[in-house]
Amino acid sequence: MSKFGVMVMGPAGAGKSTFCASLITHLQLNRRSAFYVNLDPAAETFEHTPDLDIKDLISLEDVMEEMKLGPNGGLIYCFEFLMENLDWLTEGLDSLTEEYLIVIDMPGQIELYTHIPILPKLVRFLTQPGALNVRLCAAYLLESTFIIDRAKYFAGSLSAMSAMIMLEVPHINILSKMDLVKGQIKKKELKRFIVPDTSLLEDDPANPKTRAGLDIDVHSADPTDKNALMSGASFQRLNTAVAGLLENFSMVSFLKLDCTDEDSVAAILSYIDDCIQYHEAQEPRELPDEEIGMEEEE
Ligand SMILES: Nc1nc2c(ncn2[C@@H]2O[C@H](COP(=O)(O)OP(=O)(O)OP(=O)(O)O)[C@@H](O)[C@H]2O)c(=O)[nH]1
Ligand SMILES: [Mg+2]
Repeated sequence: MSKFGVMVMGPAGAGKSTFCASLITHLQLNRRSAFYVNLDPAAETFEHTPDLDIKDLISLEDVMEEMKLGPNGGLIYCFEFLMENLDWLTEGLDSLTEEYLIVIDMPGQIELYTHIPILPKLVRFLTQPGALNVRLCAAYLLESTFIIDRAKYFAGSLSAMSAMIMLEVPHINILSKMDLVKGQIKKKELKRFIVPDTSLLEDDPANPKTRAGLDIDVHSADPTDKNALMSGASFQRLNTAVAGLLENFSMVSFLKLDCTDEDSVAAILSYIDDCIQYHEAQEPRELPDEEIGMEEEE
């Protein structure tokens, strides 16, 4: 028997926990079972109480105090500890039936997704057939306000692609907080961000070349002047290379999410369901008597 889950990832403040909360509320309103797993040892407040919370296994505060680590080092320590105590996850998830959607809320430290091999190991453990056997979808959130700064948007898209390649599970990318850019960008323009369009850099208002017809020569710039280097041709070339990389792989495209709109949350859920083939695995459910009564009355 399979279990079903979604791992919600992305940089700090991208809206992961808010999305988890909206998703769980939506599942509950639609009489579906959700199981909320918090794997962020720094998370303090929750809209829905987690059914399984890494803080019950290890506390980031204790780790930082006892190991004399900062918040990022502390987080990595917590994840290494989790990997040594995977029984905790097995015990917490083992009894879940295939009706449940396991919603896993991840921390926002970007190094977790790009630098260290802990996450692929964790995903392999969760999905391993014959063990927990979770059919898992990764949902990578990027804040839609990033599209205002195109270099930031391409860097964010690259981190999404890096997570996709690293995790080897069905993956959806999401532009979150769409309500914040509503009315600020035309539909046609927005389309260019839904599937990253390299030409966005050519007509970027922040590009010094398009802005003032400048062509800063990086070699003649003062090497001690970081700003001159970063705003110059080298930064532009770096962004073009990143955009080219995204184009060559053609893996990244985004779904739009506005957590304040239930239809938007519903649309994302249907993508997740499709990715993990949730509905195909469900037994036909018998309706409770009171619901049959209601249907007959209608
Ligand atoms: N306007 C708007 N704000 C949102 C939305 N989703 C999240 N936010 C806000 O963005 C901020 C960060 O949201 P969180 O859900 O805590 O983000 P996170 O990715 O879990 O953050 P970390 O766990 O710290 O990495 C909060 O102030 C949220 O209220 C949204 O759809 N629209
Ligand atoms: Mg969070």
